[in-house]
Amino acid sequence: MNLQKLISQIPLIAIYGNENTEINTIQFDSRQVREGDVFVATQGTQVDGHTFIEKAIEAGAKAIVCEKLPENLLAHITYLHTPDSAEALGIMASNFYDNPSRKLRLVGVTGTNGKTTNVTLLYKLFRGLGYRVGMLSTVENLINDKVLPATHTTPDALQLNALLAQMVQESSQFAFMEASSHAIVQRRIAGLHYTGAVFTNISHDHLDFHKTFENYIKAKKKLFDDLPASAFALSNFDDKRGSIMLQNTQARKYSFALKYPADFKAKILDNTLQGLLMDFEGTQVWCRLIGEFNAYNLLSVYATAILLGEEKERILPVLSELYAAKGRFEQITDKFGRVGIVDYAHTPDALENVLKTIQDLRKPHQKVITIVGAGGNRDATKRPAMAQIACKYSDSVVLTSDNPRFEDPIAILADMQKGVPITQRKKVLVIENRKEAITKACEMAQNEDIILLAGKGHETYQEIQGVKYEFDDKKILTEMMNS
Ligand SMILES: CC(=O)N[C@H]1[C@@H](OP(=O)(O)OP(=O)(O)OC[C@H]2O[C@@H](n3ccc(=O)[nH]c3=O)[C@H](O)[C@@H]2O)O[C@H](CO)[C@@H](O)[C@@H]1O[C@H](C)C(=O)N[C@@H](C)C(=O)N[C@H](CCC(=O)O)C(=O)O
Ligand SMILES: Nc1ncnc2c1ncn2[C@@H]1O[C@H](COP(=O)(O)OP(=O)(O)OP(=O)(O)O)[C@@H](O)[C@H]1O
Ligand SMILES: N[C@H](CCC[C@H](N)C(=O)O)C(=O)O
Ligand SMILES: [Mg+2]
Repeated sequence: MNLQKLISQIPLIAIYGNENTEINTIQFDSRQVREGDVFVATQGTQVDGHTFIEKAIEAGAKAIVCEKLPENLLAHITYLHTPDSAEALGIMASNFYDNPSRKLRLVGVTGTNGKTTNVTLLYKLFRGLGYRVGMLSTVENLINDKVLPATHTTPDALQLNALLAQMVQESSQFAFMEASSHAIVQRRIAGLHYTGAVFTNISHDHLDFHKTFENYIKAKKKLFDDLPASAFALSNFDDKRGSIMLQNTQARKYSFALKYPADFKAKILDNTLQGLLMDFEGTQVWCRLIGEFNAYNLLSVYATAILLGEEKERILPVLSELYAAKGRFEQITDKFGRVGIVDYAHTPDALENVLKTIQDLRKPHQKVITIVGAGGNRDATKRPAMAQIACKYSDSVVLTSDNPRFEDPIAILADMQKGVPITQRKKVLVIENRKEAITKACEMAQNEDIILLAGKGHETYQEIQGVKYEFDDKKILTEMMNS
């Protein structure tokens, strides 16, 4: 591809060397560079990509995109000096794949919780309505029912645009993607053309990366700030920060809410462990998802479909048939009538929502046993908060490991225990090994009791010291409940 075409629209300070040259492909990792590539040096969280410019040239890079120019510029190399390499990378990735997001109706969903649920429901809804559709999510990427594995909630700019290009090639009309706050800040999504964006909610998470809650809010807001005037911006107005998201956008602004006034409203008529009976603007619909938090997800999905031009009469029958995404409030029952629930609640807010739902919907004699951990090398402030919430809404709690990564699992558990009120200590067990923790909870559970296994949802591994060991919460809980 011609370099001049590739760099169209990127922020530039200056160009040194020949920009009218053919390049092979784009790389942001020097270890992947081959003859004729352009290497984009970005400031990372671990290392500064600029320190690998020389290595990239040795490996054959003929052009370099960077924020800091090397001292000695080589005559046969083209240097593109940019104020923002990550932004440049996103735009170049989009150009490289011929701007696939412009050939799709692309909707981005952001928020602390509910992104995967929203994009999964949107994907299934639009498939059910007869369209060809793509989806990018934490659980998996899908193109017209073909499953492609996902490594991130939002892939890096090159993979992201390659996937969108594949969707275009396979004649998809719609694409629904999660926009994580990391991806927004790291500009993985720069250069994308959105038809619409959705805000689900915001609560404490990822402060290891964003440092302050204000920065985290700003990260989510940037998705809306950057929308074109042709797009729609849909926000949850029951969330305290819902209106902030829409403050500076040029897009058409819409709100949804169950409680406050909003453009799209719905009511919960009945809330049970089998599903929700909801009223969408005068029409009653039975839905298979559980809990008030899912009523929000169903409402935002409904509103998004309307904003994409679908009719209520076509949307609601399909919506009513949909199940939750993998590992989101998945229920298992055994011969004793005990209920196991596997859920991906890995933030204090999500855990509180799920446990409140269980408390509201359980029968008085059903005890609640919660098994929960907190991830290593992730926001440590959520650890005591999650333990405290688990205690508040459960009869017994088993604290255990959830992807300790490079941290000491015992130290993570000690952080969690700091959140256990003295008066509640008696109901808490600490069992580091997750399988043993599940076994113990199953031993404790009496007839019809409820076991909530939180935090890992669809994940099929336990990540310890950089190694992902096979571990499937649903499989193990099912085995233990039936043994
Ligand atoms: C913290 C974070 O987001 N890290 C992501 C980031 O890596 P980084 O900034 O740490 O990279 P780095 O190691 O410092 O390297 C900087 C640059 O030098 C380059 N390099 C490095 C070494 C070398 O020899 N040569 C070289 O050129 C690297 O390729 C990189 O371009 O950019 C990488 C490439 O895109 C990502 O793979 C990586 O995701 C890591 C693995 C990760 O775990 N990310 C999580 C936290 C994440 O992104 N999660 C969100 C979801 C969060 C949510 O729940 O909302 C997601 O979207 O998945
Ligand atoms: N609208 C919501 N409000 C609050 N909590 C929710 C909502 N939807 C889902 N949850 C809770 O959050 C958990 C994660 O849901 P989901 O996977 O849809 O979120 P996510 O935003 O994609 O998470 P991630 O940031 O890890 O990608 C669920 O298992 C449930 O406990
Ligand atoms: N996308 C989230 C997922 C967390 C899931 C939980 N199981 C953990 O490992 O902390 C993250 O990467 O922070
Ligand atoms: Mg997700």
